[in-house]
Amino acid sequence: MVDLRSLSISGLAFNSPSAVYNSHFSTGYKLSDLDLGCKASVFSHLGNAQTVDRNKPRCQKPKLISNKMYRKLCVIDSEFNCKNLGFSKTLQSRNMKPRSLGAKFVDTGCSGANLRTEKFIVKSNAALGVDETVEIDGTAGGKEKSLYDAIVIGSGIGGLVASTQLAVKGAKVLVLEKYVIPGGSSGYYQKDGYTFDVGSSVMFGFSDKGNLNLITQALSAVGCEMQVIPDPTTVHFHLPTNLSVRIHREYSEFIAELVSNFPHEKDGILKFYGDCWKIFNALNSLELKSLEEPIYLFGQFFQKPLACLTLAYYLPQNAGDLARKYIKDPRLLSFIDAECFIVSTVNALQTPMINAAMVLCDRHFGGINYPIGGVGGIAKSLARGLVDHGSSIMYKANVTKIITENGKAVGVKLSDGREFFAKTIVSNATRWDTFGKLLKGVDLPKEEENFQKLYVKAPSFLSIHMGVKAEVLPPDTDCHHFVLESDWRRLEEPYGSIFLSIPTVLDPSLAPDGRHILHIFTTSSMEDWEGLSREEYEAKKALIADGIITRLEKKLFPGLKSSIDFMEVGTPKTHRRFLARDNGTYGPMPRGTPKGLLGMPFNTTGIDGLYCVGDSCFPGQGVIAVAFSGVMCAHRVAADIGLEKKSPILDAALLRLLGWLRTLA
Ligand SMILES: NC(=O)c1ccc[n+]([C@@H]2O[C@H](COP(=O)([O-])OP(=O)(O)OC[C@H]3O[C@@H](n4cnc5c(N)ncnc54)[C@H](O)[C@@H]3O)[C@@H](O)[C@H]2O)c1
Ligand SMILES: CC(C)=CCC/C(C)=C/C=C/C(C)=C/C=C/C(C)=C/C=C/C=C(C)/C=C/C=C(C)/C=C/C=C(\C)CCC=C(C)C
Repeated sequence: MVDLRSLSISGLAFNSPSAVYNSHFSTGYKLSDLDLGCKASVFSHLGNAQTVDRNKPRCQKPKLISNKMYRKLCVIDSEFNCKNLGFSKTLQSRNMKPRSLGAKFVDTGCSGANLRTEKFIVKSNAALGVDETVEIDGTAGGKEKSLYDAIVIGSGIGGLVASTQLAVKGAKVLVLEKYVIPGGSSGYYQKDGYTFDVGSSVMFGFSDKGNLNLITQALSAVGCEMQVIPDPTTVHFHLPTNLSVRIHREYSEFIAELVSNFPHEKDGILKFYGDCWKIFNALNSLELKSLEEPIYLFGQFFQKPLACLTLAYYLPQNAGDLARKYIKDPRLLSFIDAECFIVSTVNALQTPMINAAMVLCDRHFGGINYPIGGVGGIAKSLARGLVDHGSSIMYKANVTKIITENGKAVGVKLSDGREFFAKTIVSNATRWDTFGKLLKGVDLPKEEENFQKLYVKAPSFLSIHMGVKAEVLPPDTDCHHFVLESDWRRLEEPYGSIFLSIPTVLDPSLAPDGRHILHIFTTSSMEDWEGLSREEYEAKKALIADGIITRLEKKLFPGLKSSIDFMEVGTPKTHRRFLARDNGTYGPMPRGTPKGLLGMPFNTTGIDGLYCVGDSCFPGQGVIAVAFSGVMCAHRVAADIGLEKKSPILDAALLRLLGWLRTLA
């Protein structure tokens, strides 16, 4: 085994997602897992895919399947052998798996103007179905003036939504992804028969109702729909003084449970969550597009003045202040802190009210729904949809530089030297990575300085991906848990609170027979992991993981340790490396008390032609939040390249106004 941690990660490429996470999580890097040659792979492409049967259904109609119905389907699948919790593995996909990813592509060439491709090898290599990889045997190099309408750096959900929305509007887009599959934090990896979600398994915005189901809408824009399983309980909170609250899908059930714990605060509870609904209903009544595009924004104010004024009123407010207006009980206020913490990594006083309202209501309105086959399927479907709409995505394509000419972003350079050019560049890397690493020799624009004054990098995570014997879970175990046993003050401390997802409670196909997945995570900072020898690093991982598992064993699952079948531990270093996020950060968090969302930058930047998308843009962290930033970004870019209506005079006025508003934050 060679320790490669000292090597620069720039240009590293991996053979499969299973090799990847695994290689870092458990034993350090294996030489065999790395492809230092750094060829690019293209998930292709451009409408000349001869073997694709376009009539073949790729995805199922989105369907909310009840657990009861799901079990029934399990039974009628002969490969099912329901045990333990009534579920079993594989679900060999006949009934349930999204069928969107099966067709093979053979490209005869690549019409992406700047790719010189001598030879394509069709390669079927990925277990979950990103199996249409076409490798470029690339002597492609050199500098060619292309002409993509947009190059998108990174295929996180933010980047994928921006690129697919642009493709649907008729733009030719090239997505460049450093890793071997799409999705970033919303990707997956597979090991020993388990399919793990890299990040959260709680999907907001993924229902079939209203205007805020942005994930569903993003998929359907490119002709994709996924089957989902409704989660009856968004989160089960296990809090100090044995406060146990389950967030039932049914709003009235949740309120009843909360009121039963705090009967003296019934009125305050109804008022606080009532304000959340006012905001949610206002949001839900709008067509969501770029708030930086004046024709749309003024149009919405004209059509829905009340909704827009409601949102404008709450925009600079934080959830904690509103909670304190209605609620006095410190324990209940701490509960609201925990409610906010799980979506913003900060307490309620620092959580923008609009964001809190969005998640505190969507879980009851559309409900939380889990995509069958795992969260990774969302990104794969979007990537497929992108390709189906004539654009391209290239993996193992590590952008190391954004090229500027006369102060305008015009292209990008990869770690292997190749350069690609486009009318616009969209970065799905964090703003810290974009301005700190990719824009070389360019002064930090004033707007970015302001952003960095207002927002710091949130800590990263320590994550434990585990496979356990199913018997260790009591019957009716919920899918998601949040555990803070004894001291509210530890809520925001590193390793203080524990997040736990057990997606196999909803979708048993993610684990082998008789097994469940436990994905445990807790905040952890990079500083904790630096300067360690390899042995020290491994020992520290084992020690901290053991402490966390012991806590879960005591609080929730006696016998947990002896039931472990598989375990890998990831640290902030893992997140930095595989998600390409500075310090492995979870996203931005306010340095002090923010003025709600007022200080959050949108998608345009101080560099002409350069846009940002993802969680360091309005409205911040969260898969649905970055999906919204993708929708906004695509709209603004489309207007700037002439695919949507635009008024240069109004643009200048609005952008100045928004810039000024941000200075008030
Ligand atoms: N960080 C986590 O652990 C985590 C976990 C679960 C969910 N999430 C959610 O996902 C959100 C993030 O989504 P997002 O869309 O902003 O981004 P993301 O971080 O998920 O994805 C960014 C993608 O860009 C790629 N990339 C970055 N720099 C690159 C470069 N120089 N060249 C090529 N590719 C590059 C990365 O490999 C990654 O695939 C978070 O806010 C969070 O809510 C995060
Ligand atoms: C233009 C101006 C200045 C004013 C005009 C007024 C106006 C029209 C304003 C409009 C505002 C709009 C449209 C705002 C829209 C905001 C949206 C859509 C916000 C969405 C926010 C979504 C968030 C914050 C989602 C967060 C989800 C997260 C982070 C989920 C994480 C989950 C976990 C980590 C899982 C927890 C897991 C366990 C196991 C417990």
